[in-house]
Amino acid sequence: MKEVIKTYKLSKSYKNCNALIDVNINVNQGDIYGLVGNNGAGKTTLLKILTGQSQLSRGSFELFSKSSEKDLNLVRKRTGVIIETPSFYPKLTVFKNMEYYRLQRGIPGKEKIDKVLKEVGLYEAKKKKFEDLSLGMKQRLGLALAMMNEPDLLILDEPINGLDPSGIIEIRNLLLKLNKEKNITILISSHILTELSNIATCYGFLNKGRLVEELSAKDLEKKCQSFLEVKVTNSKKLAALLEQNLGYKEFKVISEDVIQVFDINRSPEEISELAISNKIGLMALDEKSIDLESYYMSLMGVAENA
Ligand SMILES: Nc1ncnc2c1ncn2[C@@H]1O[C@H](COP(=O)(O)OP(=O)(O)OP(=O)(O)O)[C@@H](O)[C@H]1O
Repeated sequence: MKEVIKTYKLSKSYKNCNALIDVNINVNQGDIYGLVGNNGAGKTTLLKILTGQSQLSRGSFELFSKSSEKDLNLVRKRTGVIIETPSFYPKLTVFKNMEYYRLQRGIPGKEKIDKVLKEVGLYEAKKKKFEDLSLGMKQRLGLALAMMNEPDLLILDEPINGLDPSGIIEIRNLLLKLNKEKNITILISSHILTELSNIATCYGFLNKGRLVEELSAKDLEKKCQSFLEVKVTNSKKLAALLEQNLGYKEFKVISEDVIQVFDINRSPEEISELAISNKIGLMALDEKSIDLESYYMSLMGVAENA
């Protein structure tokens, strides 16, 4: 798998705060990587360093396996960025705004504008003034701008922020399309995990400048699924029996008296019979689950107390 972004103990200190502390993230080709963290967690700082808008204090990073300043400048040409909302001219049309930026950035080929407006679904609105667009359309115009240099990587800082539910769906679908059809790798930040949960293929959780967890969407889903929590007098003995007698594979011994069972085919009756017939005292058996937001809160809470 090709690595697109890799950071090594990336750190950034300002006068009065450490915005990033030893951050190691790994983004591979084709990923939609959700960078999630509360306000002030360090998301924008990280994205600004990757895009060359800010300098790191310690550590290093690679973009498309390149790390020298000269190479980074070259590979950044393959990157589309939205960090602060680009300032468009309210009285100019969608097309004219795009043309202004195309010329300013020295991108050849006027026909690129129509192409990219079609890709983000704004072609029909190309004669509309910017001030008459919905917020979702304005965000899509920002994306069109980021797409103008036909990037392999998009770096987007909170592009969903402030959108209404239908605007969120529009942007999500668009990002999914760009990722699937054009194989564009996407690094996208948000302070709301559930906003990314329908599109991200992997996540990095930032809290107070530290990466507290990096995991795939599949692993996050597993962590958030429902499970049976069994309280018994001897959890290790029950664990061995679950495996040998019932063929369960997905369980976790939490402590001397607690096991969590994740197997899809788990049966509370089967487990209680197994415990009783093997003289293991059964104290409790509860179906539990954790949703995405609770998982996120627990992750942030754990990190806060660390
Ligand atoms: N130019 C700066 N000078 C001093 N401190 C800064 C500067 N930029 C950011 N910070 C601090 O660095 C920390 C991380 O900020 P950053 O903007 O990266 O967080 P964020 O996760 O993007 O938050 P938000 O979601 O609010 O944008 C914060 O404590 C912030 O106050």
